[in-house]
Amino acid sequence: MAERIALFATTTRGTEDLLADELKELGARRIRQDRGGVRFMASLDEALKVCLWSRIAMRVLYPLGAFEARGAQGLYDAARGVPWEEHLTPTTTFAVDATLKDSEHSHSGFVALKVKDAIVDRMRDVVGTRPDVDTKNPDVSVVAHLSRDTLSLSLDLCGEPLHRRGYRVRPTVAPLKETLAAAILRAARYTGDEALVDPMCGSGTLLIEAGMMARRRAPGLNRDFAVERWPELGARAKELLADMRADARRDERKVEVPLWGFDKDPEALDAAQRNVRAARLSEEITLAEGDATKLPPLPASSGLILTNPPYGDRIGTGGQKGMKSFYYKLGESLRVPGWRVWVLSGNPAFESAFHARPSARRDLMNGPIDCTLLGYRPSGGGGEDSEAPLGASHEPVDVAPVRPQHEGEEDR
Ligand SMILES: C[S@@+](CC[C@H](N)C(=O)[O-])C[C@H]1O[C@@H](n2cnc3c(N)ncnc32)[C@H](O)[C@@H]1O
Repeated sequence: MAERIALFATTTRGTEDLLADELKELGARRIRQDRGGVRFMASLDEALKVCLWSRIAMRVLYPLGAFEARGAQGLYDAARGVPWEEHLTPTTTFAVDATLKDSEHSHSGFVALKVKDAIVDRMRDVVGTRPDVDTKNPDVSVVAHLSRDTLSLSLDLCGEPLHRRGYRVRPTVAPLKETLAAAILRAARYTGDEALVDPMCGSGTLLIEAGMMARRRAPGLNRDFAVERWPELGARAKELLADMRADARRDERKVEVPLWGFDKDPEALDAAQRNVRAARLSEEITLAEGDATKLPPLPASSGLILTNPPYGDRIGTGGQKGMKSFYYKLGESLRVPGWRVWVLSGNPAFESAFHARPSARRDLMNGPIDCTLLGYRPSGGGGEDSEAPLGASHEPVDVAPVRPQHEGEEDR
């Protein structure tokens, strides 16, 4: 790998600017936002730092090139033209992960198979033996993306996507991806130095990500990365990462702020408790059964209430009518003087029912669901102007109660 290489880190759509900021902090250069990711240049140790420390990136890819690939034969020929012998040996295992966009082929599995055949045939011709495929834990993960007739091929430095931090031992009905939770915290300007309450915490993702930020813990500390098994770079990468992990462990710090979570579902709470324990944050995070529409007194005079309420379609709550009434009650409960409120909502009814105007707004994708992240300034006396508008969002407006919507009232 050359001194400084071109890489592409992927992220959830709508969070590219947040990832770009984070990458800048991690030492990346020549950062360029793209759809669904960020291009940047980094040396090997900078790239490894991104793998270990990025909270937002899903994958870190080393692009090998983009090639014209018409039809099944074109696909095979394009993939066969790549010098795979520079990246694989007969004893390295590999796997191909493929995605498609506007393609004549209907199955990503077909694309993966063609690329895999091309790699095997080329290795047999050039090296004399073929490497084995291991779909579970390959040494080298090849990422293929076919958009119309263009095949992009990359190697994934991470292997398992970076949202796999290793703490999710028990999922719930609609958990946030760990990387998306971290992006939301960053959008809300959470730094780990402020009290945080998630009144509908589900499996605890927002709290755990906040806890890791507050401890200054590297999100990738308890996992390994595929690049450590790459034939040429693996030994050097392992050595560099061993030092980075030791430094990260040494530099963790005590959490000085309360992190509280509630959920009304005992099963969700049980999942959160198990995940929090797996993340070694039981001392830092307090969980209790509770109803978000009847919040108890909060543990500080100011802080951040951050939550991801049910959208209605994934968690049954009595249809749209019931949801509006629920959001209205939530709006009353979460307006705690001195506390700013940020909500990720996938239900457009949320904003009108919440009866306060947001000072910040961002559209983003939560998996396949179009969501909006809304930020509200603190209500009451402590109303410091802490929320500036986000990225491409609109001008800030003051939080002012708007006409409350009553149960069953339709949007006009
Ligand atoms: C979309 S999920 C939150 C997922 C969570 N962010 C995670 O990553 O796992 C919404 C959660 O709200 C909880 N919930 C619904 N109504 C509630 C209420 N009135 N009070 C407290 N929790 C509630 C549900 O039990 C569910 O766990």
